[in-house]
Amino acid sequence: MVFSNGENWKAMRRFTLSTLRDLGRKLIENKINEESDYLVEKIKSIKRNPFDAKMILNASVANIIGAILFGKRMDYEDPKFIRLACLVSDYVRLLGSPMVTLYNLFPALGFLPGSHKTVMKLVEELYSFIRSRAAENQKHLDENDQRSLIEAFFLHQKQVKKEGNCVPYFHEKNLLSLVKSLFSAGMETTSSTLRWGLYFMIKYSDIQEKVQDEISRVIGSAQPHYSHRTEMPYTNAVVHEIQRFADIVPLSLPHETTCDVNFKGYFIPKRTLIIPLLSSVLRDKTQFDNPEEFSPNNFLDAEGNFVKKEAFMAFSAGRRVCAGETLAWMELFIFFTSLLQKFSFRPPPGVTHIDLTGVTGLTIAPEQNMICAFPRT
Ligand code: HEM
Repeated sequence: MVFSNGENWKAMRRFTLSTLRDLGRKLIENKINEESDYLVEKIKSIKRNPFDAKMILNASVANIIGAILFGKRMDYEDPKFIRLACLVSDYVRLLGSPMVTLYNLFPALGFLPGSHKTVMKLVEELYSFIRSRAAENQKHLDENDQRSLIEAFFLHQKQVKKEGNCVPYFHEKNLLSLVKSLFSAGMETTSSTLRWGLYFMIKYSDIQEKVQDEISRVIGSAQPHYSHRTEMPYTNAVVHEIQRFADIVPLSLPHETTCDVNFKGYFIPKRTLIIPLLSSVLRDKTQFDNPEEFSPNNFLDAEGNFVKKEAFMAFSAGRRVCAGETLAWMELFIFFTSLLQKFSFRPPPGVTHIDLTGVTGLTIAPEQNMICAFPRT
């Protein structure tokens, strides 16, 4: 869906949004809660030793989108799952590489060596994983108990055929491409944002403490729920600020005008490539008091109430706005509050500096840092 357009894009987007709606917010929230328990246990088992949060967070987030797509979570230690998370992460990183960009602009250069060839190999491996999962889902297809997006796809296919119509968009090629798009768009973005969040909390330990105070006051030791955010203006502001400041998709995705456009005195012909600069709004000094600083006050008024900002466009805007925005918000809020409820995050002993350099791919992920998690009593 991510790189398609026209009627094919419409059919796949409509299907995705309605399937996510049918699975239900409550069920998805339960999966996130269940996964955050696994995540907490995994971090506890590291026993205050330094660790790299990348693989662990990738696995937790991959398990949410994986459960939605395939119907079940996978074990963190399962070698197939570890390979899947690594290959999606490499795929998203390489999609933003100069050679892949060059190849997309000039496909005739495809014969040259470079990362575009690696991307194609990764896609083939991902497709073969999806094919084997789809075959399992097809074996257990039950009209009355639809447990995953893949099953919903097959049931839709069956229904349309039964009605005697042809199925122009619900074929294997689209299934593979849709599942690949959702898995990669759904894993790397949310996992990198959470990692940025932990690093910012380590760097700004006073902000970490304020979030923990609010968690203790509002949630105590109970299970965090997405609905808690309305009573937690400070934490809500911090989660927004993490996204604004990390700015993980600064160029959004490329768009194209479908007709001639006159915009603010400029003529833009039909079929012009448009690259929306989300950074330009996320760092706009007319919209945020401290755009160049990490400051939750960018989303708080003088009384400490949460303030929604129109310029907050981390998920882009318009008809192609992120299709996973609601899911991402639930994941970010629940994982973040669950982690800070149970742990205080600090740099390893003797380390004073946390590297906040971004690594450029299709998204901006943080540089890898070792961190320590101390259980809160
Ligand atoms: C912090 C997390 C996330 C951020 C910051 C983010 C951001 C974005 C952005 C900027 C776009 C481009 C929109 C455009 O073209 O104008 C996008 C598209 C998309 N995102 Fe997300 N995303 C996140 C999480 C997710 C998740 C969890 C999913 C999983 C379902 C997802 C699925 C998609 C899809 C399918 C598209 C393409 C939509 C279309 O072209 O119609 N995203 N996202």
